[in-house]
Amino acid sequence: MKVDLLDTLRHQNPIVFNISNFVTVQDVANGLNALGASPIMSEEVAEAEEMVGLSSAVCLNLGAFTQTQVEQIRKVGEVANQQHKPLVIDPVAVGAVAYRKMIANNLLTHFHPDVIRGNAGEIAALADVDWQAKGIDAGEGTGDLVAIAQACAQKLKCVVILSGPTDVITDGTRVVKVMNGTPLFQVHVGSGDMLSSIVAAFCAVEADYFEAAQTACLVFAAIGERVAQATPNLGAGSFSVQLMDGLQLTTTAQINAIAAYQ
Ligand SMILES: Nc1ncnc2c1ncn2[C@@H]1O[C@H](COP(=O)(O)OP(=O)(O)OP(=O)(O)O)[C@@H](O)[C@H]1O
Ligand SMILES: Cc1ncsc1CCO
Ligand SMILES: [Mg+2]
Repeated sequence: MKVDLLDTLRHQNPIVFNISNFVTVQDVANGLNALGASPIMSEEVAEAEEMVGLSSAVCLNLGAFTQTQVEQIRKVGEVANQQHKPLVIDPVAVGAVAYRKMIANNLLTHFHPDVIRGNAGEIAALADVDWQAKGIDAGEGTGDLVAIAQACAQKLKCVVILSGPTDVITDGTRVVKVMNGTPLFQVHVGSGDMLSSIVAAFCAVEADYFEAAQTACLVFAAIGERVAQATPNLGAGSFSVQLMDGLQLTTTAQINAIAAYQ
């Protein structure tokens, strides 16, 4: 695990271009900025080529789109592939809404993502595995999470992160699990969106996207865990504020001290 990539990220301050959703866009921008990357957002298809051109990685969040925005997402994904910029997809709620799954599958015929980051309900849907997703949340299922993540990675030929109490990161063959975290992530809408954009930031500084993805998961989950441990009875509001502080102030040494992965 290359935890030192966090220092590289903070040194390089890579520009990460995000198509976010209107619910969590500020969390995503501030989370990236606090960690040490440089966020930029856009809703205009006409500037797709320039936006991708100035960025070192792209994160496309499928959280809440209009048909016009789907056109923009498709264009940006195509341009990211053409310009060989790392591309991360967050397939929000594709396990709960058939229309979203149809749109996501269609988009994936137009461009190739380097990493897909979703919860169990989302990754199971993309892998065509039976699962009861609940809105934007993972929901319930009985399948083997490692097998589901591997099936999704093999089908879509990319790195897959299946996040949750344990994050599963796989390239279809190799598997790493990150056990750090805190249940407080679940009471803050946007934790997953922040993680996806942070994965893109690590892909900007590490060309091995399997390495970048697992480091991003460890850094984000460990920072959340430290924040939760630092204050007893922490609630949802204070957690989100302290998470921003943690993203800015936590050192690689502090992350290494609690890192739990295999
Ligand atoms: N019960 C838990 N215990 C520890 N960590 C958790 C738990 N649930 C989620 N996490 C962590 O929360 C972060 C976000 O992952 P999650 O799977 O909740 O995303 P998501 O469902 O897409 O969230 P969002 O609702 O924000 O879109 C990850 O770093 C993950 O490790
Ligand atoms: C609540 C919600 N609805 C659409 S996107 C979103 C934020 C989680 O991605
Ligand atoms: Mg999500």
